[in-house]
Amino acid sequence: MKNLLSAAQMREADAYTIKQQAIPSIDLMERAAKAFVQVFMQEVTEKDTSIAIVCGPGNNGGDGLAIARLLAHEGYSNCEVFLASFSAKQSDDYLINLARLKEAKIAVTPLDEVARLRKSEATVIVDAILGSGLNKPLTGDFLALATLVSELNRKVIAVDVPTGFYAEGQLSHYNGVKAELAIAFQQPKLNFFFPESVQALARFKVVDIGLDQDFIASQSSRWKLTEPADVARLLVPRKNFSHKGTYGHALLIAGNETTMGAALLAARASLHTGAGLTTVCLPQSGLIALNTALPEVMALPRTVDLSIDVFDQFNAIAIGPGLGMETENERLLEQIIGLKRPLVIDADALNLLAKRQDILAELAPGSILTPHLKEFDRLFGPHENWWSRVATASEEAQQRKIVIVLKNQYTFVCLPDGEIHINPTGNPAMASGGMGDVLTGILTALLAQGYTVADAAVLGVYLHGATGDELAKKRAVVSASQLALQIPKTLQKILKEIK
Ligand SMILES: NC(=O)C1=CN([C@@H]2O[C@H](COP(=O)(O)OP(=O)(O)OC[C@H]3O[C@@H](n4cnc5c(N)ncnc54)[C@H](OP(=O)(O)O)[C@@H]3O)[C@@H](O)[C@H]2O)[C@@H](O)CC1
Ligand SMILES: Nc1ncnc2c1ncn2[C@@H]1O[C@H](COP(=O)(O)OP(=O)(O)O)[C@@H](O)[C@H]1O
Repeated sequence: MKNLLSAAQMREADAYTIKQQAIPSIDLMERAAKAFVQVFMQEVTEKDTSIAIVCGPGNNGGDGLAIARLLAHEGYSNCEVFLASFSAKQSDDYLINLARLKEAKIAVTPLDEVARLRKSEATVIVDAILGSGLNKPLTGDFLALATLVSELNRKVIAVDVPTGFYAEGQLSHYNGVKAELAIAFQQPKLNFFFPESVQALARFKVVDIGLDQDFIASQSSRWKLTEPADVARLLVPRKNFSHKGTYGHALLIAGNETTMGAALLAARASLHTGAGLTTVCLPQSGLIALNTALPEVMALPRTVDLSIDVFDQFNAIAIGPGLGMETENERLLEQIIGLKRPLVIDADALNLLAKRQDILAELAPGSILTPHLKEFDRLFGPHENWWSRVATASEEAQQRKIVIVLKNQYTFVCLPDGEIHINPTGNPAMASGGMGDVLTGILTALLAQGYTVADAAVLGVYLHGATGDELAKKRAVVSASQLALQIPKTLQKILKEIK
């Protein structure tokens, strides 16, 4: 898994690499500019595209100047370079690259007035005004320029980060450049994974600029990005001579009169994620649907005289999808939490816990909560932004010794040891009802098979998103049923990669 570093740690990685590899900073800048240009050429394929490269006074601007020279070298014949030289202080590497540009006889236009940019007919703007050196809010000429770049409504490609975008920390009242794409150096910025980043960029790509990997891995950071190699390492292939008993028995306490589908979806996901046996504890009225739709799955009718002793036989228990908020379900939840066993808690079970904080306090360590934004805020109070929501999730996970899977496009898996694993898979085609029920089924099946709680959470969330990504290659909308059916193919794909 990738150790995601803060901007300050990245500066240290930068300095360490310069020293360790005996590479001057100007050469590192050249590497960064070359890596940017490689991706830029895939994005802007027509060499006669009219391009404006707007460069600030620091190293981000220095990158911009190097990019202008390299684009000219690649045959991009219609580039204009604008210098946003509002500040007297220019970085050394900026000045070297300015001299190199002049040597290459490429003209530059100082933006003594921001409005000069308005006359440019460029269809693509490269934003190299300010990068990760941003250390105060945009004001004055920088703000006017950032506003103009966004208002011109061209395709904006930002170098490293859009001007005005903080790599980490709360993203409130964003007033910087709105980019279509940010081509970031070495690692994605933490804030790319937060929904508020939508104000600043539509998408991002990351290019490797060869910073010292060992140094990056050795830095202490609670932020991790799950990578395909992690999943391949975690996933255990099925064994010779194994049988259904080898892969555990998953129980899903789910479904109600009008939300029986949630139980079926979770059960379908558990079945296809490989639980040896799956049982659904559902109202009697759901039996025909279950037996018809999923003949492999067993039923435990949820009647008033259901004895709590029966739960002993299951290796993993989830409660919540489509459960309903009735008093008898609240009572059942209380009884199950009273067993002091780790549980997967989703949907209505989370909503019941929101009003019964006394039972929430009794939740066994090693449990997994899977809230979406609203469920999370009902449980732990309202949050004004995602940065503070994730901070609360991590604190709660540590204090309660549980895992909190805070769901979104990029789901945050908060572990009891304080690590926060960001999941990179998943896409908007998956934004439809029942998707969370499928995730609950996946997690429960992995726990039943013996994965540790942390591994099940990281692996399950990744699998869910990766399956959605595969399906989204051929369809604009992915349904929860389709996703559940497709899980074995994702598993197979990962297992093939291990061989
Ligand atoms: N390893 C890497 O990641 C590599 C990074 N590289 C590149 O370096 C970039 C970072 O460059 P950088 O440190 O020179 O800062 P940059 O963003 O150009 O800003 C310049 C100066 O502006 C100032 N300033 C700040 N906020 C301001 C504001 N609101 N309004 C006005 N001024 C403001 C502030 O100076 P101050 O005012 O504090 O003196 C700041 O120092 C990075 O994004 C990437 O493109 C690659 O070349 C190589 C490898
Ligand atoms: N835009 C998106 N990108 C990636 N994943 C998404 C997106 N929208 C929803 N999902 C995923 O789908 C699931 C939705 O969960 P939830 O809201 O609980 O669904 P439901 O209650 O309908 O079952 C989460 O795992 C979430 O990460």
